[in-house]
Amino acid sequence: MEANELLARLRKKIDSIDFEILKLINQRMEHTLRTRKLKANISDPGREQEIIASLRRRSSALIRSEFSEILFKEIISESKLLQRKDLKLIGFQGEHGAYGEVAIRIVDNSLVPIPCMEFVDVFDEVINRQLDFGIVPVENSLEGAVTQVNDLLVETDVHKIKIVGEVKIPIHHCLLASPGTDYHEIKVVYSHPQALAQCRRFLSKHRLESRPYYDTAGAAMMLSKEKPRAAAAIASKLCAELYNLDVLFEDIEDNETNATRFLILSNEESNKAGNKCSIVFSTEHKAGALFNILKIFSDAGLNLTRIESRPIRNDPGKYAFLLDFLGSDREEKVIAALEKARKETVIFKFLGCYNEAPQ
Ligand SMILES: C=C(O[C@@H]1C=C(C(=O)O)C=C[C@H]1O)C(=O)O
Repeated sequence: MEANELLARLRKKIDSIDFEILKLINQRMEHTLRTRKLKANISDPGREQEIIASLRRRSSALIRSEFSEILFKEIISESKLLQRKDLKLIGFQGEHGAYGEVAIRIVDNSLVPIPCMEFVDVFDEVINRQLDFGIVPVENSLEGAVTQVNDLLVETDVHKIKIVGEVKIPIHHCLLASPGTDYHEIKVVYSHPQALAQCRRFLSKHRLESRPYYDTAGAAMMLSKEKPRAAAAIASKLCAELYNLDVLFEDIEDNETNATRFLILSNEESNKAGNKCSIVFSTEHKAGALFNILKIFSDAGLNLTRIESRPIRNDPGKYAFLLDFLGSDREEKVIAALEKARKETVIFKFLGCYNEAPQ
């Protein structure tokens, strides 16, 4: 191989390592930002000294201890600078580029998206105040309720977490591949089973084999790291940008009306007036119990936008109802209806009042 060709190869490797280093620094910053609300002072000189001393001890032939010290002093100084900025953190489930993050960008670009492993981690980290907000999908236009999230809403402690907003976003999937991949070479496509199901027609038309993966963005991340041959991923366009992948096809979903509604969670009640309320309740196990509750809302002239029932997980045979209606918790008729419903139900939780997402 020619020296020029070898040089180009090595430089490609170097570029990809630089990309990984930046991603790791970004992950470190996300964790340092999470510490902000858990301590009185931003700066902790003792902890900084420990970090530097431990990294100095890990020096190797090519990494001098002086270099480690300078490098990490810079990183720590930047992390404290970010902590002083009072940025608002919002958790979403999945890896960077997941549709939760796409939704965050639509809500408010100044929010810092923080990836969480599971939906329950989004709830927990909002409750323990590492995060200011959380965003979770509550229903999809094709697949219906996101059951895990609805169960967490049923079980959640409403004194610690509230719904403060919602956003509805169209879900447009892309076929992504490593840069330079010829689409004729592709044989297998990795993605979350939901995304694969939503693109079934596209996959069969192009004779592509589905490979279920834990997450759409996770599949894109895997492609960029492991570069498997003849493979592609179905994920958001944002993933192409974040993981340096080519967009081979856009809008490959079988149904273009595919949309997901996300709820925004906070550990503080919203101080803004809303026009929509969410509650959770359960009734006694007797004839007409649910009808009587619905009648309260009907008599008050309150328009229901959703009712969903979920089995109560620690009380088999009993059901909880998640109910959304249009109205503000500052209106007399809403306050009266909620009071009446509270008295006639077994479990009753007010999840929050917020502005309805544009339809
Ligand atoms: C992240 C923290 O805040 C500051 C930044 C540190 C870092 O970037 O590692 C370490 C200690 C603190 O001065 C922390 O308290 O752990």
